[in-house]
Amino acid sequence: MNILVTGSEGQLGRALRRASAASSDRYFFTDVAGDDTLRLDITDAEAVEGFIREHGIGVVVNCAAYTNVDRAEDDAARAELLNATAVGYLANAMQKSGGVLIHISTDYVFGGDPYNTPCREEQKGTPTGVYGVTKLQGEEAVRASGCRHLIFRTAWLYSEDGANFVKTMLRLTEEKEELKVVFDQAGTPTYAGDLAGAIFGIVERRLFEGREGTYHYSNEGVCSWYDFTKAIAEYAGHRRCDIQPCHSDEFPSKVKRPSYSVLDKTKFRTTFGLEIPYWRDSLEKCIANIVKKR
Ligand SMILES: NC(=O)C1=CN([C@@H]2O[C@H](COP(=O)(O)OP(=O)(O)OC[C@H]3O[C@@H](n4cnc5c(N)ncnc54)[C@H](OP(=O)(O)O)[C@@H]3O)[C@@H](O)[C@H]2O)C=CC1
Ligand SMILES: Cc1cn([C@H]2C[C@H](O)[C@@H](COP(=O)(O)OP(=O)(O)O[C@H]3O[C@@H](C)C(=O)[C@@H](O)[C@H]3O)O2)c(=O)[nH]c1=O
Repeated sequence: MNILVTGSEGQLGRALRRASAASSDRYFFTDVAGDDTLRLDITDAEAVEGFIREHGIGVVVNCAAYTNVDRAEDDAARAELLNATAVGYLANAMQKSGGVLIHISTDYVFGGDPYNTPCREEQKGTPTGVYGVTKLQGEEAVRASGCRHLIFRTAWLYSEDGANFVKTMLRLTEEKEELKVVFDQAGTPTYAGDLAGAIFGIVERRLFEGREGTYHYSNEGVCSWYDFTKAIAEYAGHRRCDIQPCHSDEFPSKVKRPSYSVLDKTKFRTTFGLEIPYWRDSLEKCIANIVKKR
């Protein structure tokens, strides 16, 4: 089968490259830039439809997105184009071809309501900012198209590649003597390698057949960004930095982030029967890889 990965230069796209290296399926890795990467701009509806038709694509994994949460507040049109309108282009093209669209969404579709139990798939979306709003619109475009699809909502993604919270905190806890990190926003960090492994397994074993719908996938466990930072410093051996918990209003930003966006993964576990690693175990593995590369 021919498989198209969009946004393949990003964290999840790169992790999928590694996970699928030995597959007997044919993968096409695309993005708007990058060496060893085919060019495909998902905001170009004709190009998207042409690529899917010409290459006989059976599955699309959409890893392309506008992921800068703060910048999206001042760049709403671009965020909407990439996270919603272009997702509709992919979905309509797959509806025409009869293939399957695997689309990635986020825990930030939640957060506007005060709750403290893990979010279920069917729970109403209550996004608090442009990024979350446009990601929710993207999900709706997929469902409205009538294409065969799986939507995976994930959270707090990090990896060895690109810019992410783990890389930022590795640098800050090394450079700074003191750091304040919010403790009133809880969620679950997710190693992109684990999510890529899960998606690859589902594609490789055709587990998507008869299992369309929306699923939550993050690593196991719950923490705040403060706890996450403490664990990052611990695994990196950065003992000098004094990491203190703070409230969100002490770390001002353009957008209010969810205070509780833990994802309930029961549906994923029971449907696919795949193991999900604990967040601390995956974090330790990722930091060891980053340190090895230096
Ligand atoms: N990062 C996170 O913490 C989380 C991410 N997610 C979701 O997971 C998915 C993957 O995220 P992640 O890997 O971190 O994202 P990244 O931002 O790392 O990667 C996205 C990729 O898409 C590319 N891209 C931008 N515009 C286009 C376009 N017009 N056509 C094709 N590709 C384009 C980007 O290029 P460039 O860099 O040049 O813009 C980048 O290479 C996204 O759907 C995201 O919303 C969900 C929860 C958490
Ligand atoms: C750097 C830093 C951040 N923070 C806070 C700010 C924020 O509330 C929290 C996380 O910071 P970030 O800006 O890295 O996280 P953010 O970009 O909001 O991360 C989100 O990205 C999108 C793409 C998603 O889909 C989400 O699941 C989530 O991963 O940590 C501190 O408290 N102290 C610090 O020194």
